[in-house]
Amino acid sequence: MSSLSDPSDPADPFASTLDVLARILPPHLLKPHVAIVCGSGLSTLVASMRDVVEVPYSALQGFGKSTVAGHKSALAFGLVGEGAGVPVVMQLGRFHAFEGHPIKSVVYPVRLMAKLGVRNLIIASATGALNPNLAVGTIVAIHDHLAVPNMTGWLNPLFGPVTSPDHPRFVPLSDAYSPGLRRLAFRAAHALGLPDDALEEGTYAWVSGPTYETPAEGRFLRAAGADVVGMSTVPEVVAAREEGLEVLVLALVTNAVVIPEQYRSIKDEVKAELEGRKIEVPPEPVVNHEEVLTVGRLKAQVMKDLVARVIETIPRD
Ligand SMILES: O=P(O)(O)O[C@H]1O[C@H](CO)[C@@H](O)[C@H]1O
Ligand SMILES: Nc1nc2[nH]cnc2c(=O)[nH]1
Repeated sequence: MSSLSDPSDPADPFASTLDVLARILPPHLLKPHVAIVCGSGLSTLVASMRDVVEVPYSALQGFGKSTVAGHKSALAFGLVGEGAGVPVVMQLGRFHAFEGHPIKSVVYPVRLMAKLGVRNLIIASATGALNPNLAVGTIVAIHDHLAVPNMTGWLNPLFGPVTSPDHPRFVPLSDAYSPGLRRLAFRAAHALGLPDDALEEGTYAWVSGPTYETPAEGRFLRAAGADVVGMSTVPEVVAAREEGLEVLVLALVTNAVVIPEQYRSIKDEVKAELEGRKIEVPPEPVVNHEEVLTVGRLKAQVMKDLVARVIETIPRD
């Protein structure tokens, strides 16, 4: 089987997928109230649920395979919290456009969650910090985004014909990040006794990846007002807003994007060498995905606690 998802096959993949889920899931898990998309290294969030039923993507039409390390190819359904609990669905592995998934497939799980009746979406993502005040390990409640590929007009998941009368042609994004859910996140951080700088606010820059930023790109994104950068999240947010969902993005800072004040000058180094002097140049750190996953593992508990607390406090009508 190809690892690429193709929601255009068959004609209505939603109907087929909903049918499969209705056959597999017990009734109390079939109508989740909240959905979570788990980013790189963050599928451990599944441990915040009980009564868990995992459904592999291979059983679901329209789902491909998550090919990035730290992502699992399964949906998990379960309950969060005491008593009857809140029914939740988690996407344990997300799809990124850089894996070769068409952008419509990247957002297909979010649309499916909306069809299941979900009204609130929490997205947990791994990001690099552009803002020097954001230390590794900080969680950032995203309040805005900057879709860099969109500036050249590609990769918007809403390109194409309007496919549902419920979908507006033009989707506003000035209110994409729910103030109500962000408020719950900050209240949850307080209730959990987290230090003040454990949860901050900021703007997410979406780049296509899979390359990490060059110093010039990092400087450009920072100058444009972004605090963190990642290769996901924004397509899912855009589709979720089209579906009318309330969205909370918790971006974990897994590394700092290296933006040197000054470039190392090889010209000066050679000159110095020729003059018998030596210029000491400390090595610049280089980000790698292993480091991203490690920080995800280290912060698993606090992410779990925060997400669970938010879920428990979302009002239910
Ligand atoms: O956005 P998530 O999936 O959390 O992962 C982030 O981490 C990976 C790079 O290390 C990229 O996929 C980037 O988007
Ligand atoms: N683009 C991008 N994505 C990330 N995901 C985790 N860290 C990074 C980063 O530094 N850059």
